[in-house]
Amino acid sequence: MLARMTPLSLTPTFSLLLHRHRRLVHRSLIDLPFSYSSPHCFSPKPTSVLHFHFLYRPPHATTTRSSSPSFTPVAAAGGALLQDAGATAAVLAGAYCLVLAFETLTEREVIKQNLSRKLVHISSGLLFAISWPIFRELLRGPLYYVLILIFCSLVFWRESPVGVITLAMMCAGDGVADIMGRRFGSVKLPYNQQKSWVGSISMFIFGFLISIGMLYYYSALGYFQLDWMSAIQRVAFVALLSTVVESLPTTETVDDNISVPLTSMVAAYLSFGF
Ligand SMILES: C/C(=C\COP(=O)(O)O)CCC[C@H](C)CCC[C@H](C)CCCC(C)C
Ligand SMILES: Nc1ccn([C@@H]2O[C@H](COP(=O)(O)OP(=O)(O)O)[C@@H](O)[C@H]2O)c(=O)n1
Repeated sequence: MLARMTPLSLTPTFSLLLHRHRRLVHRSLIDLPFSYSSPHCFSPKPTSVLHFHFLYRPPHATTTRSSSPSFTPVAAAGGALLQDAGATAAVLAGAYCLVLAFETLTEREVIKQNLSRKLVHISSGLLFAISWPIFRELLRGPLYYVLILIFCSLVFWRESPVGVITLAMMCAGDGVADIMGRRFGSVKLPYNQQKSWVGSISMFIFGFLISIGMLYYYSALGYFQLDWMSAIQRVAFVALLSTVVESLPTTETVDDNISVPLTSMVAAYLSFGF
């Protein structure tokens, strides 16, 4: 499968470039789990965005274009790769020049650190926004996934069971449903021929178990205390509701990475409170 780059796939690399600049201006960073300074952040080489091809979900085999005699999937993928690779290279080069320019100006004391930081504040986001038209497509699934991670970090940071349960359901539950369903899901759900009993049962079991594991981890660290008998029942309720929502037929506009975590969030909030 060939790579497709989107503005989203550039974000981590761009962040790394900004990190160079931010080290210089000595300002504290937002305490997100995927902060600029995280050792677990993305690859340090700008070219490594080419390795993010796992983010691309291949289109369904039946497309109208494929009926054209001059169209071959390999040629289409090659053209697409060239366009996105060119766009990626252009944005990375622009980002690198931008950060380097402000770093140099600050080092040479042409402008002050605070002004430099604000100029990067203004120009980096605008450069990113200006680049959107040169890409072909926004990968919505990964984008929603990252937005939910950010939302849970901001709203349910560590001391609420809601955030960790939501993420356990979206990441482990929904993810394992796909793997198990594709592998063993020959018996489909009566109301959705795209999904299977094995997928949905796996989602329930893994979503439930990983949620319990996460709750145990956070309670062992002292972030919250739980009455385990009641917590297990509540998590089972959240897992069941999320599994049912995940199993429903979806449309282009309703993505599992939104519907599942929103359901889990509301159910967990109603069960556990904030
Ligand atoms: C492919 C992804 C979601 C979409 O799935 P699908 O339902 O459409 O099949 C996952 C996208 C992952 C994302 C690009 C990267 C997330 C990075 C993460 C926040 C970093 C965690 C750092 C940690 C400390 C290791
Ligand atoms: N409950 C489920 C969920 C997914 N699956 C399998 O996983 C595949 C992808 O599921 P999906 O459409 O939810 O994929 P994403 O939108 O999560 O990427 C389906 O086509 C099924 O083969 C399943 O069998 N049962």
